[in-house]
Amino acid sequence: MEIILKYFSDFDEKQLRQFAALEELYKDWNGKINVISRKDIESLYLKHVLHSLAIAATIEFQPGTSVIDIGTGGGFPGVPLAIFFPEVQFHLVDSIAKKLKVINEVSNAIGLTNITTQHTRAEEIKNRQFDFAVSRAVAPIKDLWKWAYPLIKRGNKQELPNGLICLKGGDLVQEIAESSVKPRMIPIDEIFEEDYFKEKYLLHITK
Ligand SMILES: C[S@@+](CC[C@H](N)C(=O)[O-])C[C@H]1O[C@@H](n2cnc3c(N)ncnc32)[C@H](O)[C@@H]1O
Repeated sequence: MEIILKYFSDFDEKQLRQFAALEELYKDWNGKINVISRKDIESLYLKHVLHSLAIAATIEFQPGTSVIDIGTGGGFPGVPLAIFFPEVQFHLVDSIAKKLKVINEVSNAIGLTNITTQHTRAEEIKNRQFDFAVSRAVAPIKDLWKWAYPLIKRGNKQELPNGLICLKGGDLVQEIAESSVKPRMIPIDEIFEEDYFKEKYLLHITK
């Protein structure tokens, strides 16, 4: 938890309680339904919570903004972002229903009211749009963009125009070349100094 406070300090009591409660809740639920690798659960705050908050360090979602998290798994980046931005509405979707159970249990336990979940493949969602899509470790950029594009409204409510923000690692040159988009790429190790973030990037693709 200290690792979060190293970079972000502007939390109220409720948010601090919510972040602090994540460790025990995820350890407990991960024992029943595996959503985080056993070895990573010990570094929950670094590898999952802080990594998710790279998005919060890059964009300040305005109150009333709507965000879909595509392939949220156990709730990353959606759950940490929902704690960080209590006035933003998050819709977390995954194609595996049992993972959403973990999210529903965790968010009920900490009193998160700005999260909804849906068991679906992203490409099957029709007639719904959001200001932003976020995603971590789900699919190649070309697929993610194909799924996210119809789900994003055109617009510009915040400093960054509406679009897809995804967290990705490794050599992305090939992946970008195979897609039709030119993302803005931010190295996360320029935001957070921990070695874990080397070769990890935040990509923003504008609609
Ligand atoms: C490697 S996990 C990452 C989970 C989470 N985003 C994280 O970073 O911890 C990828 C997740 O994407 C989900 N997924 C893959 N393709 C999907 C699709 N087309 N629509 C919705 N979810 C999808 C999988 O079920 C899985 O939970």
